Amino acid sequence: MTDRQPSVPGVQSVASLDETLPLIAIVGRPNTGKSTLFNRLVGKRRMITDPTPGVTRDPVSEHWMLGGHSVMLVDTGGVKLDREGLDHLVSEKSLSILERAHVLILLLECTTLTPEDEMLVKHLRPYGDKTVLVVNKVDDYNRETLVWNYHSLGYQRVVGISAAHGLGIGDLEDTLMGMLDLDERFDVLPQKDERIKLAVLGKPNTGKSTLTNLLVGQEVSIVSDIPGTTRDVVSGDFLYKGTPFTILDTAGIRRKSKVDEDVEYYSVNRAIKTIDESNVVLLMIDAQEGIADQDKKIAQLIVRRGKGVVLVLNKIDALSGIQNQLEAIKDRVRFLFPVLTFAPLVGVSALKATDVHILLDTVYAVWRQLNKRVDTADVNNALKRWSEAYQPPRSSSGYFKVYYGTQVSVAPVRFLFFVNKKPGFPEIYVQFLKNSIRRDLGFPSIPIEVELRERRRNPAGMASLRSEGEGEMKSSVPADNEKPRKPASASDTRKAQPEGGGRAKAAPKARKPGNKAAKGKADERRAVSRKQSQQKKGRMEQKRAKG
Ligand SMILES: Nc1nc2c(ncn2[C@@H]2O[C@H](COP(=O)(O)OP(=O)(O)OP(=O)(O)O)[C@@H](O)[C@H]2O)c(=O)[nH]1
Ligand SMILES: Nc1nc2c(ncn2[C@@H]2O[C@H](COP(=O)(O)OP(=O)(O)OP(=O)(O)O)[C@@H](O)[C@H]2O)c(=O)[nH]1
Repeated sequence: MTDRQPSVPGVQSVASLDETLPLIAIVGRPNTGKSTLFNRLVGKRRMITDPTPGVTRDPVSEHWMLGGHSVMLVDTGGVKLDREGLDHLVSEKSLSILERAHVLILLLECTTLTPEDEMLVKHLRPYGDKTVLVVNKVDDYNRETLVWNYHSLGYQRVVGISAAHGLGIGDLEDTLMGMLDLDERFDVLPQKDERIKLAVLGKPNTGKSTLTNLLVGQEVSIVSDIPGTTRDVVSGDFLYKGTPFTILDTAGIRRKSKVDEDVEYYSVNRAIKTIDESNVVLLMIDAQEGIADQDKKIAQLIVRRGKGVVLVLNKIDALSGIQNQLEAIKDRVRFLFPVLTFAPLVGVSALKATDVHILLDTVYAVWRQLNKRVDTADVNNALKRWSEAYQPPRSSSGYFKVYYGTQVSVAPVRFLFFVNKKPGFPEIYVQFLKNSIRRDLGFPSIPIEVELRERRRNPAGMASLRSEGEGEMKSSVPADNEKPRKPASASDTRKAQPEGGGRAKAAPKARKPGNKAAKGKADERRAVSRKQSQQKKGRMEQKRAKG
């Protein structure tokens, strides 16, 4: 347990989700074009609640994608000046926005600078560092020179635009991105109201509470020394590089007895619940103690549920020759827990906040993989390569075949493969598919689930897969009891059967009842061709007789 303040680069503590996005506020006296600029930026018309110029409006806000990053844009609307004094110039709501905004767009008109504007400029002086002065209504070249007059107001950033005609908007966006340091933020954020949920599991005293408190910036986790104490999972929120995280700490939940060292050290049910509520699990290991056998149980629970897992080797500050030890522990993990070979391992010191940002970058990368989708066409192109490189082993009843694959879910990442025979399908080949998916399709660090489904004669699922353009895969896979062969040639592909399975065989089609019309036509065609060849034969005989 520690009372140190957060000192992980990129980590911010948060009180509510509203605070998670960068906030840009447009401020200006009435009629400068705030609504026009707001609509231009967010790309839609919004309702103007009071069309009378100068009437105080409530602030309006919208999500806006700025250079691929989600930000919040606010038209303060409510900044109204009167001549009485500066203190009551701004409504309460607007004042709080001015305080909270990461960037202020102070909007003026290029043609007129009124005393009201000057008062506003003076009032916003304390926010100078986060303000960009935007001079609006620069509709043509002649008006561009007017912008220079505004440099005398002392702002470091001055941009001329025409909100009505969309001029200078690119320059404004570049300026805003620079001011917000957006390149330091993650590109893809969880959906609105969604967070990356981290569960921290591990033996007592590995430092789970220390890490949780470090990230959340306050003591949310209390270590209880009372034997037999079982507490609920505690949680806290924080932001890392602009992305909201929730951390669930299971500290102390499995300490049934401090006296008995052998007692099972976690409540499996509680652990399962916490794992289920999370996207990524941190499995904490005390670097001085190494891995405990029981970590294996929890690892299996995590993998079985398709969650991301990062192994955290804590207390590296207490190690000497860290790198060597990290490598030794990695080797040991791979040896003892083959189920976790894909899981990243990060060494940190929760106490000293060392390399915790690397841990969070790793968590984010794992989360991205958990939410990644691969096109069915890409799966099947890869499957073609894999089956060329390594065919499923033969069994007594013939060769196993994999026809098609498709990704059926994210988080957990699950793939479905259609095979000719499911019973006895070699586990080693399923493992091969999992490893190949990880290696070639961009999921190097997460568990992959593979489901096999036996192909029926005309399964609806197959039809829909084929309609997505995967018809080619079928010709690369050998038919039942057929020897493995080279990849299909173009002519093989043309011969492919509609069933989508093995190579086309010229097997006669079973005649179906109700096919009489087709049969009649075929008979007719045969009769015509017989007649034609008889006529030809006759003509030949006549020629010969003449000759
Ligand atoms: N010529 C020109 N007119 C503009 C431009 N941008 C806005 N306007 C006009 O300026 C007037 C005021 O625009 P609004 O966007 O309603 O201004 P506002 O600051 O939201 O005004 P309030 O709602 O009173 O606070 C409208 O008639 C707009 O058409 C511009 O770039 N060029
Ligand atoms: N040297 C060192 N000590 C640490 C580090 N992290 C935690 N500790 C110490 O390890 C002890 C246990 O830390 P906690 O955070 O309470 O561990 P926990 O896993 O939450 O423990 P339980 O609540 O019992 O499950 C405390 O004395 C911490 O100060 C670290 O990075 N380095």
